[in-house]
Amino acid sequence: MEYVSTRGSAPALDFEGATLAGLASDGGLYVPREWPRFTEAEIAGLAGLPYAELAARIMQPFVGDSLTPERLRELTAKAYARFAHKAVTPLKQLDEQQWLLELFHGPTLAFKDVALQLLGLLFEEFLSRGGDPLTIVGATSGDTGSAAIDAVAGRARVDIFMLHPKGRVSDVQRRQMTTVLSPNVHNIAIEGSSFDDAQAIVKRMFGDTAMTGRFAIGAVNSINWARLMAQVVYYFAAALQLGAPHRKVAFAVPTGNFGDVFAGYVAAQMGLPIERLIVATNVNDILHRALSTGDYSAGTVTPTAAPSMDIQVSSNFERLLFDVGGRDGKALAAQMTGFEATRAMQLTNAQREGAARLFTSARADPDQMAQAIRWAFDASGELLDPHTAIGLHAARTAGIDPAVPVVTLATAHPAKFRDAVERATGHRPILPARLGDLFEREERLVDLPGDYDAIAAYVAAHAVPRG
Ligand SMILES: Cc1ncc(COP(=O)(O)O)c(C=O)c1O
Ligand SMILES: N[C@@H](CCOP(=O)(O)O)C(=O)O
Repeated sequence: MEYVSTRGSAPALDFEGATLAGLASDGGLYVPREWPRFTEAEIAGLAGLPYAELAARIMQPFVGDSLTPERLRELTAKAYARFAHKAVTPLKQLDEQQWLLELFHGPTLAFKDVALQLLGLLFEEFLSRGGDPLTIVGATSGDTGSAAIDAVAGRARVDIFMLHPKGRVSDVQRRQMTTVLSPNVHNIAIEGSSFDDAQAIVKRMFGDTAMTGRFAIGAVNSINWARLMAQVVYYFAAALQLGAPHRKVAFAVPTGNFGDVFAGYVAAQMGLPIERLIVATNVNDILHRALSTGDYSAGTVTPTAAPSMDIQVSSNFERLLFDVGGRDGKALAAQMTGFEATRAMQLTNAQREGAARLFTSARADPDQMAQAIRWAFDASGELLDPHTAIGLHAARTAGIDPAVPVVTLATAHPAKFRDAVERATGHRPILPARLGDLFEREERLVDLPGDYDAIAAYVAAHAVPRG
């Protein structure tokens, strides 16, 4: 399988190359040159497989020659052995139509573990073949950081520098990152910033030849194709349980950087019969505005009780615009450069119409989010985290045919956001036993100003150079 950049001028790479590169050298994102497609009979044949086996089967066409099928199976078995539920991503019914896909049974209690546990192993595998030590630079609004740190802490030939907006992640999220004391883990709190600022710094570093010349910069954010590839699997897992390929399923996805829901789009391109993908945002609603009116313009970020979705510049939207807009890298590069200069752009007709074929969108304000938490608790006794609740609000208001099951992706454990959940329901979710002493653990982090040069200098002073 070959990977091409959404901006058309970076060299095409194989899976190993795209995984280690993260962002393409022209500033674009890597996507497969074409979508692998399963027949209806092949999809039917996947029903009932254990999750790790299903994952290997779905991902093999994307991995190509970079791993043998046997090796990929070993890696998926190892990645998903650390999940606290045997089904890895269990499905729960809320009422006749509404379902929850619980993606938070991994080590750090968020859906990010599903991809990052595998990505940590892929880095280890590819780095063991030689090449330069990897300097991962990542941005987080709370969940990617802890999942990525858990996945690479203590591994050889890799350092991780994780940037988070100071004071804008929950206390559980911060401690999950800062209490990991391995020498290869470097937590940076950026003063006076949002996730968008942190993400912009990360992307700039990939284009800074002074840095890329000295260090092999790598990505753990969903700009890295391997993240999305691993997330495609749970769309298949859920739909197969609900009757696919003989029955269509809709998915509601709490959305920030558009990675999780783009994985659903990929599943649909591979042949999974998906009725609709419902993009759910909080009041930071650039994606809802873009999909409903074509206006992709970034305002300032409003902090909310769903901090991991407090995002205005949504990296993976570029992958969708590329695919539905006719895969014209040069034209998209011009469109994205314009957006980077002005923070505003209009979708073309082709992009709007292409997206509308599969996507619907909705926005939840804080009251609607709290109501959804209460509804789920009253309907089924489930405590939802605020992100999942935003997805559920969208699922219940999207007007999906009552005969079609709607699956909301439950992206985080409620205990990560226990204050918000307690405010909505009066019940305080409890941290699972393995994290019970989180508040007694020592923290280590540095505070830096939201200034590219200061952060690049810090990375340069602590990373292992090429060679
Ligand atoms: C709990 C939670 N829900 C939803 C999202 C949004 O996912 P994405 O950025 O892939 O759209 C995130 C962060 O990415 C998250 O941490
Ligand atoms: N919600 C994320 C931010 C988006 O990051 P990505 O790694 O999915 O691109 C977070 O919690 O860090």
